[in-house]
Amino acid sequence: MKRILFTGGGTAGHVIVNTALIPSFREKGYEIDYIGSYEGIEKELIGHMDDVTYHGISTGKLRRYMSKENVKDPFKVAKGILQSLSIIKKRKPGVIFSKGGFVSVPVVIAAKLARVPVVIHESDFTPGLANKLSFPFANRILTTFPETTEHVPEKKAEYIGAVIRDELFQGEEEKGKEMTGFKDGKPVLLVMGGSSGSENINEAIRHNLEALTERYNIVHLTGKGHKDDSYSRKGYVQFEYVTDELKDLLKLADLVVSRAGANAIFEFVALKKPMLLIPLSRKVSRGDQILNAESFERQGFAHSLDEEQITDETFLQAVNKLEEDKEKLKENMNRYEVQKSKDRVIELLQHYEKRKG
Ligand SMILES: CC(=O)N[C@H]1[C@@H](OP(=O)(O)OP(=O)(O)OC[C@H]2O[C@@H](n3ccc(=O)[nH]c3=O)[C@H](O)[C@@H]2O)O[C@H](CO)[C@@H](O)[C@@H]1O
Repeated sequence: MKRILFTGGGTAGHVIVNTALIPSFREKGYEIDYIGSYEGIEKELIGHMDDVTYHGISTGKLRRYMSKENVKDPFKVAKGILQSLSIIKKRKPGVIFSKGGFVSVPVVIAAKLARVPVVIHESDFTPGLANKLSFPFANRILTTFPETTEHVPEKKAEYIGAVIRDELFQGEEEKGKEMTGFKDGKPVLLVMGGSSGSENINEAIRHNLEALTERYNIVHLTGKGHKDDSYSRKGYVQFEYVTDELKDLLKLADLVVSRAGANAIFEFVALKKPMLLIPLSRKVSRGDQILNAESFERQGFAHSLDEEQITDETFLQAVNKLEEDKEKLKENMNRYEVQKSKDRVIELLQHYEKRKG
């Protein structure tokens, strides 16, 4: 029996690529294991899959700031390594695929100790901390952006592009209409603040709801715990987080306002959705979304708006400018080819699996 183990978590960005690959390995008859945290979003997105054995492990958090918790973390990570080692020895995967996030670090270290080959995929422009810590233990490191290979050990690096779920291309507009009740033909604006929602984007939308709903119908993905029914009105529909329904909502959408998380923006470009990107600022992140947004703007796929520049006026102007320029942006996006990235990952995983032992 062929066996593969996936890991990755913390935010959906570190899980979604795994959900894009799992169906292919399922079809090929693999036994599939997943190592994630006890309670993270990965448990929610993967834990219910009947044919994937989910294993929760203890995880630390890679904080960049001082906290009392930092002292406990090495012990949690050490426990996570021992737990992962025991799972790997018991389940005997032929190869491991890691999508990053702090939960993946102990898994990748345990894989090295157990001599199981590891392939990592990095979605962002510059590698995240968890992946950077994992690089020495990996056999191959795949990147979404060509420029990222410069930040990765040369012999292990390969640019393959974004891995996108096939199902996203199968959306039905009618189902989107049924879910939202939007039937008056106004352009539909889909708002996504990353997988966890964005308070600043939520605020910008809600503060300008009256002006926006005059021109647009709005589907707002608010993030868990951020739906607020007091804003309910005609032309404004909120969901906290959608899974299978996302494809239909995207099919319905004419325009997108979004954070600039790496997975989301490549989905939008693959589906040719004109987008206004509001990247997460350097104050609360390493600034990677700013690089993502700049890269997309340079290629003519997106407009972007600096979070610190948001006022009611600049926000409304930016949304209306997006609507004005939508045909041009779509034309530019036609140049983008959805690469055969998924096939390449599968090919590589099978290659490393064969080299085992
Ligand atoms: C705050 C934070 O740390 N953000 C990072 C995180 O973003 P985040 O976890 O938000 O990840 P992305 O924006 O890359 O992807 C979000 C994914 O969630 C999906 N989705 C979203 C909402 C919803 O209701 N349903 C749904 O399925 C999107 O389709 C997409 O596939 O990981 C990304 C990839 O490493 C990074 O680029 C981001 O900087």
